[in-house]
Amino acid sequence: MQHNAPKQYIKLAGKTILEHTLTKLSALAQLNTIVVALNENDPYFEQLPVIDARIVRTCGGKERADSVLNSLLFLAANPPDWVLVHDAARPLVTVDDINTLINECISADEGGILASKVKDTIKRGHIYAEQTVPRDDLWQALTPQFFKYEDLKNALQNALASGAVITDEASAIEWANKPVKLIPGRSDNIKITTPEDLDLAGFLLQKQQNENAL
Ligand SMILES: Nc1ccn([C@@H]2O[C@H](COP(=O)(O)OP(=O)(O)OP(=O)(O)O)[C@@H](O)[C@H]2O)c(=O)n1
Ligand SMILES: C[C@](O)(CO)[C@H](O)COP(=O)(O)O
Repeated sequence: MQHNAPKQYIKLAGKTILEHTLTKLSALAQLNTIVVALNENDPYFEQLPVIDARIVRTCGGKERADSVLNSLLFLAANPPDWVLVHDAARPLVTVDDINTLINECISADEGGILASKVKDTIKRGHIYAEQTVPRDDLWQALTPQFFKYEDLKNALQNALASGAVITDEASAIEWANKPVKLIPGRSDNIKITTPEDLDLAGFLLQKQQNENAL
């Protein structure tokens, strides 16, 4: 992000990205605990205003999957039935989408993820386009991703131990041959990854705040 602080602490629409994301999660009354995986030397988090008494910090890991597994193990003494995993870098998620994900998965008794249908033509290649990938059944995986605690903990532990490349919770669940429901979600639930994402995210966050203030 070419920024002087980790991207989750970049301020947009008056708050850090992490505060925006935690504010969305704090609107979910059904969450018992909100675990934030942080770098063990993170000096920024303690300076943030308290958003919710349910928020606790734990140490993240080298990769995203390591952070998620650390967070699951943090809860092992009093495990929940279900766990919702969300990217700090996706502050634009709507509470409505999260509630739809939770309700659909609990009704079906199956885990699932928010996802948005691919809208562009997809090319496979490096310097030149080598293939146009049929996109009728292609989805972009978003977050949150929602699974039964034991299913996700076991799948992550086993998949990581086997050396599988795990970039989202669903890929560990798929590795374990368990179902992943695709729940259509808003395509503006973007992951802030590159500098050009900041202007769009800042505009959309301000728009959300203006609408919520009405
Ligand atoms: N070691 C890591 C890396 C990522 N994440 C989580 O995964 C989300 C999505 O990953 P990404 O945005 O790619 O995080 P980084 O890899 O740290 O960022 P970048 O790709 O911009 O370097 C992050 O917002 C963060 O919540 C994590 O918990 N632990
Ligand atoms: C979890 C995720 O946001 C789903 O698209 C994505 O896999 C995160 O990838 P990253 O490389 O950790 O940003």
